[in-house]
Amino acid sequence: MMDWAAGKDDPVLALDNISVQFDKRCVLKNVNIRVYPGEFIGLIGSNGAGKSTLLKVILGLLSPTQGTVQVGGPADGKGERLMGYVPQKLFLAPDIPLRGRDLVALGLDGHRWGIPLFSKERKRRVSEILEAVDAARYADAPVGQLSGGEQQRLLIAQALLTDPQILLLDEPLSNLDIKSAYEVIQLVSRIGREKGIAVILVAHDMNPLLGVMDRVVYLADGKALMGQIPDVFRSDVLSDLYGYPVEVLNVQGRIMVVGGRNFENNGYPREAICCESNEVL
Ligand SMILES: Nc1ncnc2c1ncn2[C@@H]1O[C@H](COP(=O)(O)OP(=O)(O)OP(=O)(O)O)[C@@H](O)[C@H]1O
Repeated sequence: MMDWAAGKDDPVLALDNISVQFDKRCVLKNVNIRVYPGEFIGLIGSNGAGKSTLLKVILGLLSPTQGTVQVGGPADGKGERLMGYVPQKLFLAPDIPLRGRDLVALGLDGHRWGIPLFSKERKRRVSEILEAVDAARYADAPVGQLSGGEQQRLLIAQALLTDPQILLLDEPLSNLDIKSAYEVIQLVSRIGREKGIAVILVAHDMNPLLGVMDRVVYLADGKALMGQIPDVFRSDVLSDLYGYPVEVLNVQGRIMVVGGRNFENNGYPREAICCESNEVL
């Protein structure tokens, strides 16, 4: 794991005082996050904690009610081109006339209509990235007939095609079995470190990420805590974040947060005033 605290590098992503309010409800409250090149960040939180909302803000798809987002350093205003995004789910009909390599190539010009044109250079880049994610052997199969894990690798390849500085993955493990989830985590971690790409991976359960995460961003009730795992996953720290007692248990190497939901409000985060700031540990 990298020594992020030593961080000589400038952050590739800086979120300052981000708040998001829908109607009267504050979903994110004064969130501050710095992400450095090559870091692996787990973005963890229960249902409705605000993970997708935070991703949308980072991607520039949602304007925060307050705060600023800076991607790629102060002088580099290229925004979304510096980010690769792997969506939560891919719904593909089994008979869709798209091969694995066509899906990957959409990463280059998916914003244009139609199947991408294949120049020599494009073909080379697509083949190279297919090798990097170990998906070359099924690159010519119809994507709709591939397994969830195989489709996930193709989506990761697609997101990596433009050499992003940041790779954002929205719950990439939710539809995978344990072995496929492990392989996807190892793959993303290896590529992130080799290429110096900062990875932000959204998950409900951080246990599969314990061996690879440099830092965690833990969201609860719209507030965020960012730090290394032993600093964040402490009963006193998380009780403070939730505003009521929760226990952090270590059960045979798995970390569990018990009692960290507000069930009195149907499981939704409590309403709160956008005035609290998150702590970067
Ligand atoms: N456009 C919107 N208008 C109103 N409320 C919204 C909107 N988008 C999200 N919300 C609410 O904000 C809260 C956070 O939603 P978000 O999707 O970010 O949570 P999440 O942590 O990604 O949840 P999950 O793990 O279930 O996907 C939810 O209560 C959701 O209903």
